[in-house]
Amino acid sequence: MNHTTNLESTLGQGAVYYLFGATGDLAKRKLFPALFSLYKEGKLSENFAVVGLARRTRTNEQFRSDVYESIVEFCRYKADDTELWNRFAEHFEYMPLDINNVDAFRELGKLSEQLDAKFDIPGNRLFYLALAPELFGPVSFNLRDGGLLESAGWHRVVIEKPFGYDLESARKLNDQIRQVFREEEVFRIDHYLGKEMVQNIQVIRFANALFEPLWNNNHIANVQITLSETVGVEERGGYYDKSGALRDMGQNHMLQMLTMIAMEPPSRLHGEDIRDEKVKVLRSLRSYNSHEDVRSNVIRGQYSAGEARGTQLPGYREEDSVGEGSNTETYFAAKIAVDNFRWAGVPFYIRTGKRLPVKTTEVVIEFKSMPQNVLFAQRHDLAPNLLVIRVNPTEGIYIKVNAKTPGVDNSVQPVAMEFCQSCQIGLNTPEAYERLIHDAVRGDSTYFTRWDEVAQAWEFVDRIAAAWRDDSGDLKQYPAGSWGPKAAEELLAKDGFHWWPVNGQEEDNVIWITNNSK
Ligand SMILES: NC(=O)C1=CN([C@@H]2O[C@H](COP(=O)(O)OP(=O)(O)OC[C@H]3O[C@@H](n4cnc5c(N)ncnc54)[C@H](OP(=O)(O)O)[C@@H]3O)[C@@H](O)[C@H]2O)C=CC1
Ligand SMILES: O=C1O[C@H](COP(=O)(O)O)[C@@H](O)[C@H](O)[C@H]1O
Repeated sequence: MNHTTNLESTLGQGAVYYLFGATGDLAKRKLFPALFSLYKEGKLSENFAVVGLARRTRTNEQFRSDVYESIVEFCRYKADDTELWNRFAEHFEYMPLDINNVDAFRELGKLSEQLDAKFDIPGNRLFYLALAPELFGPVSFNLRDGGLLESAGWHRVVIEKPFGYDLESARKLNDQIRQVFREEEVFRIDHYLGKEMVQNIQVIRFANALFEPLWNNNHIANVQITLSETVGVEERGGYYDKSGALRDMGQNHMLQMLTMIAMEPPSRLHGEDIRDEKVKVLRSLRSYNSHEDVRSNVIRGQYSAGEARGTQLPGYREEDSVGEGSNTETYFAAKIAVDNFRWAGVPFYIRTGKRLPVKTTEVVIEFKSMPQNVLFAQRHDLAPNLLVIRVNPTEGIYIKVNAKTPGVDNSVQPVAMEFCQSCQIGLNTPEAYERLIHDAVRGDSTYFTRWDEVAQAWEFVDRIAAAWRDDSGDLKQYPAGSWGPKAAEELLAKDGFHWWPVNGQEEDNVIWITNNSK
């Protein structure tokens, strides 16, 4: 049997999904809608049950009504088909449970047996931990001690981020989880890996003769990854103030995207082969070896009061649950070197921030310029070719080339040729959580992070965090609604580059050829 058939047949057998943290924000906004979408698309068989778990008392009816409301509000499909909704809802149960009470887990074991019998499930169990990280260890121990791992089928645990606060805490967390689950049973979520265009990076790279031969330091001048957000910290000030942009976005989403761009072609498209290649990239990242090194290569900022789209916005330090004199960064930009033969000499610039002017995630591959002293370059200021991968919210790619301006004066103009995937496919693109839950049930961990990746990423990030901890003098304020500290522009200017405009701020002189009819 081949790999795919194996995975699909696992899916067909069904499973019980245990949603720890079922009364929380993530369950409401992402997990219930993802399950409904999978059901509507026929990707869950009828052999499944979902048990919602949290301390709060809810009846099954109340819980189902919570799920219904979440789907109506957040799902790309609406629960407007009564028959479908009723069938779906029958699979949902709620049980009040405190993670620290092992007896409650024994009760859960009894409920699980009833559900296995009712839905003809062969003991497969998926434990989704939508919980604060300090509960990951206790819940794992009680799943084991409460007998939940003794059923006949497979057992898998899906773990939300943040996976630790630094390498040391991540290691402790991992040790606890691994006392109970084997590595192949642990699915560490990085929802960026579930995004359509992040997964598409491999296809763009490895399925195009146009790009693959050029994907190296002979042809690429630099790579830029931008993950900008317009939102502030919203209701998550308590969490964010301890985390900051570096841990919240840098250690996970940004480094993961960097590995997808920089990795060598895997020998096979199997999860382990892909993750082997990704971890090699993380090992090749040049560590900052002094505080001075961090200062010259990493810029951090914090938003102050400002204005966006006519609305006055408070500064970070005025947000709920944020310390008055907090030095937590809400923005960072870094220049990263990947020290291997493919990438030596090619800077990777990454930046992320809250309260920036647009919400967008984009990867720009800037190709080396044409020789400046021959042919057209003698008479024209030729722009470099770009390949831009738009991840979010617009999904698609464009390439920017130089072409003759139509007419008689022989001038040259940049032309951007865009395939806007989301304009064409629109809302039908599955949400990241939908894909990732689907993959976890199929036992496919390709788009989940393996422990060695997580550890390596923490090792890189910890050096930055250590420099920042010892000296906050370089924290720059930037007005909410602006593009962050000026120093982030200078970071590229020193190397003769600049940040390319991202979604919504395209340059005037470019001719667009696009399938986006808007
Ligand atoms: N919300 C989001 O958008 C994102 C969240 N995450 C991560 O997902 C996880 C959950 O986040 P979120 O849903 O926002 O958090 P919430 O605070 O909204 O929910 C936490 C959940 O945990 C339950 N809980 C807390 N203590 C216990 C306990 N002792 N026993 C049983 N249940 C308990 C709470 O229910 P009750 O009080 O009823 O017990 C609640 O259902 C976190 O690790 C977070 O970092 C990651 C990315 C995005
Ligand atoms: O993990 C996180 O991601 C979100 C951004 O995700 P996106 O899919 O909306 O781009 C970010 O707002 C949040 O702070 C962070 O924890």
